[in-house]
Amino acid sequence: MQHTLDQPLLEIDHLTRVFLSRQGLSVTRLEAVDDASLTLTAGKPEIYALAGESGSGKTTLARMVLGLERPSEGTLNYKGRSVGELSARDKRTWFYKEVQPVFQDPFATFSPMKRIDSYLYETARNYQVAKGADVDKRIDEALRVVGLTLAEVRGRYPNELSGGQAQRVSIARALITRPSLLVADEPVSMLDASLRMSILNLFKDLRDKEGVAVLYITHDLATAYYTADRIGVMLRGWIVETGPVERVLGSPLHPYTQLLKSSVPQADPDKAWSAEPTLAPRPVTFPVSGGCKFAARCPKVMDRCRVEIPASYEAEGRSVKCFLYA
Ligand SMILES: Nc1ncnc2c1ncn2[C@@H]1O[C@H](COP(=O)(O)OP(=O)(O)OP(=O)(O)O)[C@@H](O)[C@H]1O
Repeated sequence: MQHTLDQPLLEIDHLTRVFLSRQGLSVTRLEAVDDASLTLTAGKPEIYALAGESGSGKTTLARMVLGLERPSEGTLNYKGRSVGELSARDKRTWFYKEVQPVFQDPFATFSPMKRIDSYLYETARNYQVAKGADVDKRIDEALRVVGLTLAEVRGRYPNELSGGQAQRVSIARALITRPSLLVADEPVSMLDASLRMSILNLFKDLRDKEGVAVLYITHDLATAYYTADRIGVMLRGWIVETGPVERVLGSPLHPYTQLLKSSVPQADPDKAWSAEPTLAPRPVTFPVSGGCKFAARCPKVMDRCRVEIPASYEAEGRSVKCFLYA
């Protein structure tokens, strides 16, 4: 495919996804993702964490990146091509090899009635990654990247594996096509705290040794801090603050990120594991106004915040959607 290194791997520009729901005679409009922008460069693979409370739009954004949901507005390009406009054939022969999902619960991904290696063979067959004996070789290679082998996994059923092993197999399945981008939606939230680190370290290895970029979707700031190079903090569809994770979580600028950080014991994974840190509880009410979505809860709210939508401003090495930095 025509792709040059100076072209971004993933380019999301003012992306919006609207859901309309009918209640009686009225139709309500929900911007699950609202004017969100982020870019992953092609030259240097990175782990980008998309963090936010439940309902903030993380999964909807991930589903659009995976081509499973169509954007309502804005641009979503992968290696310079609009994902929404790819033909079914282009998706099958190119896009789905390049961009692979990793799901939250490996035991929900794999049927208990099917041998777990059958999923690996199915992926190898669907994407025609190899022929004959090379199929086993390719599957074994992918399993070795995650610390397993085909000999260990062959013939086994999901319930014969631990949660950590099952998630490794699910990551190996994603690697069979040699993707450039993994979209991992809460990939460690079902695992015991002790296993989380090993899977998160695996993502770092994939970035460093295999050149795979990862879009890491999480509600957990401590694992985002531990794993990611950059982070985007989502609030009701907006990305309110984005930049290097040490800056954004080390010294947050957006009042919402500041609130989130204060609700986490400390953004130090070694100390925070037992505390199971999560983001602040979902607000009970969140009045909709024409202005900033955080205005009703913001301790630094100004008059204009209630009527105008802030742009994203560059400040201290990150981008912040807040008038304080205009
Ligand atoms: N198909 C749909 N139809 C209508 N509304 C939807 C649909 N999918 C998502 N939503 C709504 O969009 C908003 C964002 O949902 P989304 O699942 O993207 O959030 P999230 O941050 O991933 O949350 P969670 O962590 O709970 O999965 C929610 O209010 C959700 O109810």
